[in-house]
Amino acid sequence: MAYGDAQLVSTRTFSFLPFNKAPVALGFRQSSLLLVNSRSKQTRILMEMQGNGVSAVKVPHVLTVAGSDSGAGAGIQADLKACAARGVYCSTVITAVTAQNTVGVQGVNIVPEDFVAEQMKSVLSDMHVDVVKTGMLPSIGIVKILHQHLKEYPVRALVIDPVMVSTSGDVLAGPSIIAGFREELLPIADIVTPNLKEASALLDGLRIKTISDMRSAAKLLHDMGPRNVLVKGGDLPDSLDAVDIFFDGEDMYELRSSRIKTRNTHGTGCTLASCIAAELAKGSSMLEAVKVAKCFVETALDYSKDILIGNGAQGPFDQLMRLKNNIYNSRRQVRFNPSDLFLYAVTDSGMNRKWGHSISDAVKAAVEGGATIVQLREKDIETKDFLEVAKSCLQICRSHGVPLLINDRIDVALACDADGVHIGQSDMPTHVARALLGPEKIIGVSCKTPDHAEQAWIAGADYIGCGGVYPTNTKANNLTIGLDGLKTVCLASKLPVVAIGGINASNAQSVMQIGVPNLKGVAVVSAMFDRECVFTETRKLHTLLMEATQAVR
Ligand SMILES: Nc1ncnc2c1ncn2[C@@H]1O[C@H](COP(=O)(O)OP(=O)(O)OP(=O)(O)O)[C@@H](O)[C@H]1O
Ligand SMILES: Cc1ncc(CO)c(N)n1
Ligand SMILES: [Mg+2]
Repeated sequence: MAYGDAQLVSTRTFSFLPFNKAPVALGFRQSSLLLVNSRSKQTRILMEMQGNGVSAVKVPHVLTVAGSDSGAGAGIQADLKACAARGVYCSTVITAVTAQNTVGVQGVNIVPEDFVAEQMKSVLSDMHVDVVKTGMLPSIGIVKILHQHLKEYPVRALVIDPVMVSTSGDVLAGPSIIAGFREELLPIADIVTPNLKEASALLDGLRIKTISDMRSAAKLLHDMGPRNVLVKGGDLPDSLDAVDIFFDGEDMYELRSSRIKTRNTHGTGCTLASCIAAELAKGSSMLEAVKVAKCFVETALDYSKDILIGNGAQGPFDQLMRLKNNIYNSRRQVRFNPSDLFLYAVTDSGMNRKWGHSISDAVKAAVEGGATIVQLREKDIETKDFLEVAKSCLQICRSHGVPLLINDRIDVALACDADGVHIGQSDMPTHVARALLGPEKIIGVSCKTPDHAEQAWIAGADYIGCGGVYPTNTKANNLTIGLDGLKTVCLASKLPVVAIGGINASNAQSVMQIGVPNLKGVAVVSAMFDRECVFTETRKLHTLLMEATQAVR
């Protein structure tokens, strides 16, 4: 059978093909009637989609057959998060519901076998599953049901994580399950991923204490039929590295990563197996999938090493690596509010250096003094340092509910999850910036003419910065457009406008008093940052703007 051929696989000829030899489209079912039905339904759906101008995208799909962990660190919950993190769809057959937390397992409720079967049928008869991954299989009956369904609905690969005992020491599947693994599942598995205790249980209590023991165990497990074996060494005593042994029947690999010092390792095994399944579903070879999965676990553990969830000995970790963003996300805006343009602070590292201010101290003073939005404009700073500065400014701004924009550097804005960017006419084109940043980020564009303003609006900007209104020394050879130029652009612009260029305490009021409704505020560089006390100057500007706008109203 050639790789990529769509074939009808009959129950008679059914066997688990080696992963790298399996046809891509094994989703066709064994009865020709079913084949025709599912083909014609698919064809109808495809035609409908095409009629709507949409082309179909096939997504890689892992089915996990596992138990629920109420604490959501391991089991089904870990599998869903791991697959989501790896960009793979994950459907779920729940075999047991556990009452579980960071202390241990308080209770287990096994799902009735016929209902496990019903879930399997629901998924496999309808959806194209690439890879099945198993976790907690609490009864021999459930193992048998799984085996039958895999016969009826072949998939490209089977990943068996032989979950028996949680790291907390709680039993998740009794000893009778060992026969199920040996007789039903290992012979058809593409990979089996026991931890030390599970490997020992599958091998009649073999002592596994060293890397050399792990190698012997991998060989013996391979003799039981799986194509590949990964003996996980998370629980290896006295090991500075996290060492796993991978054996494909020919070569033995010692996979090492640094051991992350953390209590948050609950669910590493489930995550690893799901990630292997996800990579296989995307088309990786087995060795590649295992390496990627191990590296993913290490990265996620490192990211999560200091998060605190629960009071027990073993906490969950963050497979999606997003939870700590909340530090920045607190009070972040969902959508752009034009009134935030009122007093717009634009940083300048030269000025901060001159006055001995760090960028973040200057930003803090500006925000506390009344700046309503901040733009980091750092032209002479290393990218790595810029990112660090942006992160600390973001924390300051978020704690005051003030948006933070990055000048020009879309990459930096994305890396620190800033609120948006401000771009000039010769920076990244606005529509490209929008595509990169998505619909929610704020994009401002510098404009001098009504035509620029029109283009910015078409390309998806949120506001325009218009100037230079007055001559300035922060931009060389900058054309000054004056209050008349500003008014012309404001009248033509469909977007809110912030005026910029040489604006200070002596002229800010006259700018605001040109009396055009979409002029929402002024942007200031020198009058805020080329000063000894940024807080006092910002406060002064804020008061002046308040007076001017009240006078206009
Ligand atoms: N502290 C750590 N630092 C880095 N990698 C780790 C750490 N602990 C475990 N791992 C890795 O995580 C993966 C899972 O291994 P482990 O032996 O913990 O599985 P497990 O006991 O089945 O997990 P679970 O906690 O879900 O029961 C392995 O690749 C292992 O090397
Ligand atoms: C439900 C469930 N599956 C697997 C494990 C193994 O980590 C666990 N603790 N809980
Ligand atoms: Mg473990």
